[in-house]
Amino acid sequence: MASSTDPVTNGHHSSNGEESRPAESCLVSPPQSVTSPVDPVRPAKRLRTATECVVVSNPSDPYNSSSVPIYQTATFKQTSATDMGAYDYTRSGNPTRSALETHLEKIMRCERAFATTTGMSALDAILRLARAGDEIIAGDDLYGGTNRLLTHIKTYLDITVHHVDTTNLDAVRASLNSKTKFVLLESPTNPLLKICDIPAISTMAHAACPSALVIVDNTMMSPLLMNCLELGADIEYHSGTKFLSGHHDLMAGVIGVKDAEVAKRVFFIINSIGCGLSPFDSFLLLRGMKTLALRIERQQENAIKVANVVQSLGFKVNFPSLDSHPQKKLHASMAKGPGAVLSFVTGDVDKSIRIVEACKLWGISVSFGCVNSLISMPCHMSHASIPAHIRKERDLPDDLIRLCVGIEDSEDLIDDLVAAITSSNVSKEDR
Ligand SMILES: Cc1ncc(COP(=O)(O)O)c(C=O)c1O
Ligand SMILES: N[C@@H](CCSC[C@H](N)C(=O)O)C(=O)O
Repeated sequence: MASSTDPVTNGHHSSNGEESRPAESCLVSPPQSVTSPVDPVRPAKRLRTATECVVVSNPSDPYNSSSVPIYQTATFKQTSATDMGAYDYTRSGNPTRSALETHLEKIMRCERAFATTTGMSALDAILRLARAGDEIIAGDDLYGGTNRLLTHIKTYLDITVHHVDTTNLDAVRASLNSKTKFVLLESPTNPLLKICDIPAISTMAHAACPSALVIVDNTMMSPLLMNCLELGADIEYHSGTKFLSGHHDLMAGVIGVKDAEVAKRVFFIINSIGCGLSPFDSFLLLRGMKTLALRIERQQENAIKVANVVQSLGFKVNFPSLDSHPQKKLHASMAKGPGAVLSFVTGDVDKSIRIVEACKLWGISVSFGCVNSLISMPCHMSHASIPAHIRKERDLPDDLIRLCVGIEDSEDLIDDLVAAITSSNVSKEDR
């Protein structure tokens, strides 16, 4: 068992919580277990991500359980007063969460992965790597909650945040300097589905400031469609509430880190603030991820059909598989598909409201990535926390409708949407 006096080499954490890698403990497969002799279930060759999602390694389970058990415990008994063992307290580490994190490391192909309570707490933990005087470059089209957290940081901490059009390399270049700590990207962006050149921005950022970290919110793509670390980013994170879990029955965040030293600091922060994912939610997320490939395949196929139909009705549709998308080629060079979220404008806020409210199958709801199809108006819902004048400055249209496509039969989805669009041509008074 690990000794608390030698935490870095043996144990999962010291009393000041500096290191987290558990030694060979129950449920935690050793790194690179693909080739490990201790895990006879796993073949030696590198597997494709869709296969990795299903193969959850659990080599040390005493009963060979097929699914990872839920260690629903806050504390772990120690064998002595001075030896913490692999786990002592669930905030610092828990075997169910470790199994999930080990699984995520394979899927995200990163040095270390962490699971947190929400996507926002994942971003919060990452942003705490910054210190007073640092600068952050972020997009001007980004999730409303991300904008809110960045606004808090720039208002109350001595950290400068530049919101720029991250699809424009010159705009990013102009903001880079020796104080740049993070370049924070979404690609595709939420909700306008704009695309950033992750490799070019990573190269530029590292050249301008070698200690700068490029962070990508990869929630829209999931690790199945895009690997941001392989594209040059340093940290990739997700709202696990979305595609990764897929059923809107849990909240989670996921962080994948490229560099071991940065990962140590991220673990320190997660342990210090206590935002690690609970054992039960870790179990649910592990279960949801097994069907990630199937879900994405079907959701994306449906989304492509829906995008084509909405465009054929004369609307301006934002979706990176469409020929009309200005960065279609760039997106295809980075990702394996367009995903399952699209947005379109109608030219009239009231008409948009009528469409949304006339849908019967598409649920009016925030969030995306769920097996059920959802429809929303970002300016009134997910992005309502961005002040109206800033939304206007950033060209976020009030009449924008966002569609998050699920796994239903595409014909039912299209029938429902087309009926809602047709009925929207009649104003409420004339009905
Ligand atoms: C792109 C994106 N990133 C991060 C988040 C935050 O995730 P969570 O709601 O799990 O905190 C959301 C939505 O909430 C999102 O849409
Ligand atoms: N009231 C919430 C809204 C959450 S939006 C969830 C999701 N990211 C989306 O884009 O739909 C808030 O203010 O955070």
